[in-house]
Amino acid sequence: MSSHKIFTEKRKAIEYPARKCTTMAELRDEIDQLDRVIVELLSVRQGCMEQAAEIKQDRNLVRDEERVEDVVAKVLAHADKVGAHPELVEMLYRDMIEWCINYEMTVFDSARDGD
Ligand SMILES: C=C(O[C@@H]1C=C(C(=O)O)C=C[C@H]1O)C(=O)O
Repeated sequence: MSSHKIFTEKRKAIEYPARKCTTMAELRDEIDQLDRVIVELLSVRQGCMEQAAEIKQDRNLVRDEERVEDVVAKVLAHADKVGAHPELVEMLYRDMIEWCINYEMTVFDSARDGD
């Protein structure tokens, strides 16, 4: 995994709220830039799952329901603070965490294959 910093192609910082656009082409360019940053952040989060699979020494610890609820509660509190819709955030997070748990399980098993 290569180490890198996240940046946008056309500017250093992401504008918040999004730049006001007057055409769909401009707006889609804005959305495309945000998507690239989101995907990079997902990649960083995915890397954390690889570390978790290494740190955890018991397969039963891969799924930690208490931590799942803690993550969801924290992101919902943050969503409320910044004006993100709670339904969007909760749905995406629950789906993403489920994917992450399965991924972590796969990494956990493949790292210990044949043990
Ligand atoms: C990374 C962890 O493993 C799993 C993945 C989580 C996540 O995607 O945030 C949360 C809980 C765990 O079941 C963890 O335990 O923190």
